[in-house]
Amino acid sequence: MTWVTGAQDSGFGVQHLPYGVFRIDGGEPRIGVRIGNLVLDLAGAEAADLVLAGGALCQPTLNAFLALGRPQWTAVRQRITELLTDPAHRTAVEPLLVPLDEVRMELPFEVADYVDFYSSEQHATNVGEIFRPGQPPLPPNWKHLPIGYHGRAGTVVVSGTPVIRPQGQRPSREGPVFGPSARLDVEAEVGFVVGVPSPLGRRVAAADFAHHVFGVVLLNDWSARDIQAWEYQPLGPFLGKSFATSVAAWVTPLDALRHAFVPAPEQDPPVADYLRDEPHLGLDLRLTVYWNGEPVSEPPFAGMYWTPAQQLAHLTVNGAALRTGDLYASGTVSGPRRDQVGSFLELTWGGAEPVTVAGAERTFLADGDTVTITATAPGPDGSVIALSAVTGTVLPAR
Ligand SMILES: O=C(O)/C=C/C(=O)CC(=O)CC(=O)O
Ligand SMILES: [Ca+2]
Ligand SMILES: [Mg+2]
Repeated sequence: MTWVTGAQDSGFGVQHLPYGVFRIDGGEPRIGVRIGNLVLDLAGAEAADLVLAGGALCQPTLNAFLALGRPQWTAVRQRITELLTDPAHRTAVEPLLVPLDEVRMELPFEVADYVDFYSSEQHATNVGEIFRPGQPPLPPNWKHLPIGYHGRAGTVVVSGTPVIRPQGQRPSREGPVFGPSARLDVEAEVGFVVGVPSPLGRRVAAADFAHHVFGVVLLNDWSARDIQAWEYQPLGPFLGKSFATSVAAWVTPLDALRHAFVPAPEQDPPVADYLRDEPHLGLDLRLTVYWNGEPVSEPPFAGMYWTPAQQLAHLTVNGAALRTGDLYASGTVSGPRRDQVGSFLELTWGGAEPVTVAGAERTFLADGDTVTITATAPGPDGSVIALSAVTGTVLPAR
């Protein structure tokens, strides 16, 4: 139990303790940990020797801390827990707590490489039916490997950053036309943040997932469906997705999600040896997608066909190195029901079946629309962890 008033049942109690980077009044970026609606200034705490991380907490991003590895991640987390639960530390720690509404959040880590997977069977099936009618919805490789593509690390932005409607080529009956995307969409996903790197030429086993991966962020892979549909064959997503990818400001450590691991769906046909993970576990994260404040969908992450450990093993099976700050996303999270899909492409079935949002009939995103993705996860002793939300508002094309 923390001595911080109001924190315990907020989803941001001591069971959670996500890390982020904040600024006060345009000052230097500082690493902090969230407790309730407060930020514990970890740069201040390390400077005061209240927590020891070899200076890694006095950096402008989380990268140096991410590189330390699991024993240090766990030690720092234990120390922060002690500081926030033992009343003996209250006098020293209280001056380092800053109200959330007095800070501006920054991108928490410098993104090295960014990969996006395609691991929800329901999503892949839906998109296959919408984009490629008359063909088998799942490609023949889908159940043999977690399909993915390399995205654009430099356009990953922190939650709250406005998203400018992209321009590009889109198809029409008279041939391609250039202009603002008319089918701007979202993809509700979960991102995995790599801390410990791996050398070039050596693959990472699925069993080493928790050695390399520090934690998770909610992620929105904004997608211009018209640009995507015209450009993607045969090399995959390119400009239809590279204009912006939003991530939550607070990274939830895997250590906070120990109670959220659940058996993942059984895989048939059996997977290649390097993709076998035992135990085969997914995460029981329950997402909610809000469109202009209205909940429109509740995607269940536990149903993802490929697990994050399998994705990591696949990502490196060719000897590709991992770098601190690598980010890989799950792929759009969609469940079997229409009110469980992670994109508006699916929610409105390619725009053919509009939905009513705040009294208006809608298909894709209009300028001024805001989309927010939240999630909860089971914590210890019946507690609930609230993953930090990822939100963004669409601005008109420039
Ligand atoms: O089926 C397709 O052609 C493309 C699907 C996607 O939009 C790719 C993607 O971002 C993967 C995902 O989020 O699941
Ligand atoms: Ca995606
Ligand atoms: Mg994107």
